[in-house]
Amino acid sequence: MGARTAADGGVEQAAGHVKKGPGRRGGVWRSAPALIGGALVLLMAVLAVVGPIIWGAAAERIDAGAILQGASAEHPLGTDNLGRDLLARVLVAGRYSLALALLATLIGATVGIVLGALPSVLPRRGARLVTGAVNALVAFPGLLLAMFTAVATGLGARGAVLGIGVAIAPGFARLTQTLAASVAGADYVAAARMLGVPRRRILARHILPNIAEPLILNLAQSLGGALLGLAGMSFLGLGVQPPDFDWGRLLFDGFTWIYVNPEVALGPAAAVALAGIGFNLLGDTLARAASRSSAGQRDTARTAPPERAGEPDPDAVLEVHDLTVSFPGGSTPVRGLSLSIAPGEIVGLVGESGSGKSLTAAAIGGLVPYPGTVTYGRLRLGGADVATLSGKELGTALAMVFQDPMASLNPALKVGGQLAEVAVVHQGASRADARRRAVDRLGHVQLPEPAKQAAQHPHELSGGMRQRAVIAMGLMGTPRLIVADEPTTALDVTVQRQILRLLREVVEETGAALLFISHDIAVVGELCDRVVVMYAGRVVEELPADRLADDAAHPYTRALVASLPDLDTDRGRPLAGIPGTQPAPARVGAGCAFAGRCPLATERCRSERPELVVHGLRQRVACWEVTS
Ligand SMILES: Nc1ncnc2c1ncn2[C@@H]1O[C@H](COP(=O)(O)OP(=O)(O)OP(=O)(O)O)[C@@H](O)[C@H]1O
Repeated sequence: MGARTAADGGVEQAAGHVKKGPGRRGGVWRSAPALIGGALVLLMAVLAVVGPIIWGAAAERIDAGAILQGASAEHPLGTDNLGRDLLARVLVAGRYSLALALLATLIGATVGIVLGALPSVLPRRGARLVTGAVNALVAFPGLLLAMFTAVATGLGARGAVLGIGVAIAPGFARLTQTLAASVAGADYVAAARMLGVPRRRILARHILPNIAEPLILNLAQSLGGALLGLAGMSFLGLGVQPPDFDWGRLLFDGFTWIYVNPEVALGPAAAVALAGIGFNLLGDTLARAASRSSAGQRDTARTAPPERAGEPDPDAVLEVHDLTVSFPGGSTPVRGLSLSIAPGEIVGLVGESGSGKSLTAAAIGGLVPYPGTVTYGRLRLGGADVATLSGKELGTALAMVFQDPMASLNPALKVGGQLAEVAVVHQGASRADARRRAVDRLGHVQLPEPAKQAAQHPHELSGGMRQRAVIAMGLMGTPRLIVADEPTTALDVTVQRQILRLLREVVEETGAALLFISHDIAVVGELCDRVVVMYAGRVVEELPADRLADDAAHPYTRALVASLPDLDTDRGRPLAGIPGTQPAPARVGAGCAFAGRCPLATERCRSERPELVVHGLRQRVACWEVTS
């Protein structure tokens, strides 16, 4: 997870999603550019199908008595040097022009995607070579590249199509490289690499499916460019050759007589312009619709009607019921998670890496990255459905503190300025008041000489000071809930202790609740009032933190507790570990996800999933062996 605070752009982003309703998404397709683009492309498609059938004969009919005539009722766009009707020829040329553009786009896209994907599968040296070549090609003017290729491969339609394909390819390659690089950083790709999955398979299964959508969108936009490029090539005499003709060729033929009969150039020029505009408008609309729908996937979840399973708890600060986060390809890292936190309560969410803790936090803050989908029965902050909260309300009520404080702060801005911005944006405070509050908040988190630190850039502060500044940023509002996702992992042990103490003090002073996410059960046991244990996307146990050592009931919780050293631990022996690994989010079966590693597992555990049920006082457990 990237590190950011709810007070910064992350919340603005989340807020944007809340505001965009399904009605507005439909609006993209009802906008004037979408309607015009759609109508033009539809017209071109119909023309391509019926044009040659209806006007084919008229376009070829030679009339020695009507050579080079101007516009008339019989020939609205005039005639050419063989007396052929130019309007008919323009209408017939649509099919050839569009077919060539489609072919050139497909060639460009295929070559570009292969070039863009190669660095992901090649050894480092080869990858560098391909990337360098793509960079050089991107810097080269497209039309020149097309002309060189066309001349080298032979004049005519084939050369022009190859030329335009080659000119389009570097753009696709660059886009593929950029998209692949962003996906390559995802945890699931890292996990696949660590498991030794071959590079080609990672590319085909993990990378390409996740970048397909923007590539397809680029395809639609490139079609308009290819059409214009091909017309340009034919106009220069490098493209389609007689007796074939496309719109560019008609322009080329008409150009000689343009000073005598200007209308001879009008028809093909208008056709090229209208088709180009149509494809570009449609491509833009598709891109806008896709970006809305990616936000909308989260909207859908956020606006889902509350499922009335169990009554809402009016006293809870945070209520999560049946939260699910999934990604395309059948990966569901969070599965039906329920959790509630009372005011002033510190709840620890613990579990080993990959159990879905960070995604749970991200879902609460509306920060699940695209293309993740979040659904829930209930997700309420301070009694209100988060979907109904404005960006300002969410940013004020929720503070998020992430692992890396450096990534939460903009390195180019002074610390005080960043904090002040939160008050200006969220509370409408004046600059002077916001700065005063920023210094006050920095003092509140015990940053020495807060006025001086406010004037520093983040890199001038130590790691611990930066994390204090991030917590102070969360306190610029009046948070009812602080979500801290591994806030001390990047800090040394002494500073860790200070930050944990600070978080507890902040909770005591402000009455805010704290959801503290960690894989360290020792820290959680020490800091928290209650512990929620996650395994493979589900809560498997919930119990008071002070009962962890004695009352932990789920075999997984017990194994986590047993792995902690205590005073009696024999230091000469390795720490007790939990054999095996957690199943990947896409591979969780029907039964208990822990069954494969559980010493107590029975056939029932492997086939039937135990629900989280009340067990003893203030404890809930999901385990057949414990509860039946
Ligand atoms: N953007 C994403 N796309 C697809 N899968 C993802 C994405 N982000 C996380 N996951 C997968 O979801 C699972 C849970 O991830 P999450 O980051 O919530 O785990 P975690 O419990 O916080 O682990 P850690 O302690 O290592 O941060 C992991 O298997 C991860 O690979």
